[in-house]
Amino acid sequence: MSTAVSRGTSPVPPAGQPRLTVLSGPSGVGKSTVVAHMRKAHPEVWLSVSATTRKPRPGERDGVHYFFVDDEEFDKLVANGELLEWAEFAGNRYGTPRQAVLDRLAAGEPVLLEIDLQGARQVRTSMPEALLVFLAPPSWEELVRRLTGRGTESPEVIERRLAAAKVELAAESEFDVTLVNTSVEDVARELLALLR
Ligand SMILES: Nc1ncnc2c1ncn2[C@@H]1O[C@H](COP(=O)(O)OP(=O)(O)OP(=O)(O)O)[C@@H](O)[C@H]1O
Ligand SMILES: Nc1nc2c(ncn2[C@@H]2O[C@H](COP(=O)(O)O)[C@@H](O)[C@H]2O)c(=O)[nH]1
Repeated sequence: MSTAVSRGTSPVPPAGQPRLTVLSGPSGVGKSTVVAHMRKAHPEVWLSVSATTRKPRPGERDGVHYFFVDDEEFDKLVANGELLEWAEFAGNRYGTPRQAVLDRLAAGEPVLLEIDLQGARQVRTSMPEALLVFLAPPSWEELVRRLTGRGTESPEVIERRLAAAKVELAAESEFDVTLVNTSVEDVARELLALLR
């Protein structure tokens, strides 16, 4: 059964231009899990690798999960206009390298960004043809369970992320489509259909 809710007419890229899709949603809702599941079956789907000042979690690799940079390097990326969008989230900075995205789109390939609400709003302004997809949890309790159960953040950081989650959940109506992450398989299939 479909979990998708569409709002109005979704933006359409100019003729011949591939689609830029933004996936957002509260921390712990399952964005990375859904995208990883989709890319396992469809490795051709290109996901932008963000730069971040956050420290790597166990198993995260530089250049694969993120480009891990220090504050000074991030400042330079911002000053040189190398980021398509960037935001501070729960005490760290995150940004999308601009050139790689533009190169992919110029090559006629769809682009997927997995970014927070602030970044999604910036993309909406700079690239209004982008499709904004919101990944929602089945319930608040389940979101807390997932974020806590992941076991990657301290209780203090979890509190910060949950505070941000309240703001993000309140902004759901700004997105073109909502997918409720009850089933990773269902959402991955629906997201793939939206990308194409
Ligand atoms: N549909 C689902 N049912 C149950 N658990 C799920 C589901 N989707 C994801 N999870 C679990 O929820 C936890 C958080 O998922 P994930 O790390 O993908 O979230 P995220 O939205 O990418 O978070 P962040 O924004 O903090 O990076 C993980 O432990 C993952 O296994
Ligand atoms: N605005 C941006 N947000 C980003 C980017 N890359 C990731 N994110 C979002 O940050 C939070 C936290 O991520 P985590 O890996 O520390 O759990 C999450 O909502 C990501 O989607 C980015 O380039 N720009």
